[in-house]
Amino acid sequence: MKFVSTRGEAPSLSFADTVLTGLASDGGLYVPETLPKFTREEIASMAGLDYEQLAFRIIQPFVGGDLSDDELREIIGRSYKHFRHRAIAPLVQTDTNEWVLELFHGPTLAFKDFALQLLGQLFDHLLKKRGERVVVMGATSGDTGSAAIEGCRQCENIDIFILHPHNRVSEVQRRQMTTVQSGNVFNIALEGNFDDCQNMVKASFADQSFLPDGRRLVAVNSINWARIMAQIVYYFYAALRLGAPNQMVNFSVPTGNFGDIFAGYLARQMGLPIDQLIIATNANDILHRCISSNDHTPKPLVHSLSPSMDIMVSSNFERLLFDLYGRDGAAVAELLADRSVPMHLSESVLARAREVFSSCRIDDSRTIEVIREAFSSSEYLLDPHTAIGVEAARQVRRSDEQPMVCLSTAHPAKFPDAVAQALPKQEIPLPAHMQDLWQREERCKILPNELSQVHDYMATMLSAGS
Ligand SMILES: Cc1ncc(COP(=O)(O)O)c(C=O)c1O
Ligand SMILES: N[C@@H](CCOP(=O)(O)O)C(=O)O
Repeated sequence: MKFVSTRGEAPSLSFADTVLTGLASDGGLYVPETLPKFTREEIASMAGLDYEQLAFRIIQPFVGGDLSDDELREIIGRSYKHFRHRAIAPLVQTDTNEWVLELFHGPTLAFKDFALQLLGQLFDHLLKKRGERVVVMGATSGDTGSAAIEGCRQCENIDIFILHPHNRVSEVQRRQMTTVQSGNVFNIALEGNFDDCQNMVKASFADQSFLPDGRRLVAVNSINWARIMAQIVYYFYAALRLGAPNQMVNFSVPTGNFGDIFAGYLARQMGLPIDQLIIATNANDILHRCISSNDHTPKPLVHSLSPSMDIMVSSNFERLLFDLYGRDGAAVAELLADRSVPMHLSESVLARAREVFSSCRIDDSRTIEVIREAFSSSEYLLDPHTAIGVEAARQVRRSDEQPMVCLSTAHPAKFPDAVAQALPKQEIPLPAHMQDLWQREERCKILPNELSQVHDYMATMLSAGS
């Protein structure tokens, strides 16, 4: 299996090299040259597999010869060992033909654990084999950061730097990152928003000369292909439990960087019968505007009650565009050449996107009402991101007969202040392994939104440690 850039110019890479990189050298994102496809019979034969067995079946075709089957099985086994639910991704029915897929039973309580615990294991394995030490650099609006730190903190061959927007993540999210005391973990609170953090990470990949000792950067954000690959698995897992391949299944996905829902799109391209994928956004609604009215005008970021989705530049939309423009890298490069000019999709591309994707914007006040309503009707506690997905599904689902799965992307305990606005009297205890979170000591560097200052800090920390 080879991986190619969405901008068509960078050299193609093997699976291992794709995992151990970030942006392609032409500024694009890596995608498989050809997508593996499963027949109806092959999908039917996956029914009854447990999560790890299914993950092996879905991931193995991407890996090529870079890992043996035994190595891949071990890596998958280690990745999901610390999930707190035996099903790994349990489905909970919340209404007639409506389910919530709980993706928050991993160590850091968000769906990011599904890909980042696996990515940490892949890094560890591949870097030990190569005898190489790398620098992991990532941007987070709150959840990627802690999952990446958890996945990498024990990797001997990694130093990890995570940038989060200062005062723009929940206190639980911040403490999950800043209280990890491992010597290879560095947290930077950037005086900016998530897009500033993500821009800084992308600029750092483009010019890595600031790194000492010939070190190089590797990505943990969903620009890393392995992130998307791992997330395809739970679409298959949920759909199989609801009757696929004999039953069409639909998904509503709280969306920010477009990685999670793009994994659903790929599951569909690989043969899973999905009719509708709903892009559920908060007030940072650029993707909703794009799908509903071809309006891709960037607007200033709003600080919402679902902070992990406070994103205006959605990295993975580029991977969708590459597909919709017939895998024409030059067309994608032209479309994205000047991000300050609003992008305008051709009518035929938009029509093809709308065959699969619907979209919906839910604001903070409705998010609060949805959390309150769900709790009073069934005592089910939604986090604010999941509430957006549930409400979007109710507003724009095309079929009441087909099952609708709403991805529950985070545990409500990560956002106690937002949940308290809906349910002031409700206690939301942290899981046992996080009970002492408020007593742990924090370590974090606050830096201005200036690339050179971030680079100086990283170079100093790396030189001190080598
Ligand atoms: C809790 C939560 N929900 C939803 C999202 C959106 O996912 P994506 O960025 O893959 O669109 C994120 C972060 O990205 C998140 O942390
Ligand atoms: N919501 C994310 C933002 C980063 O997205 P990623 O999927 O590209 O890592 C977060 O919680 O950090």
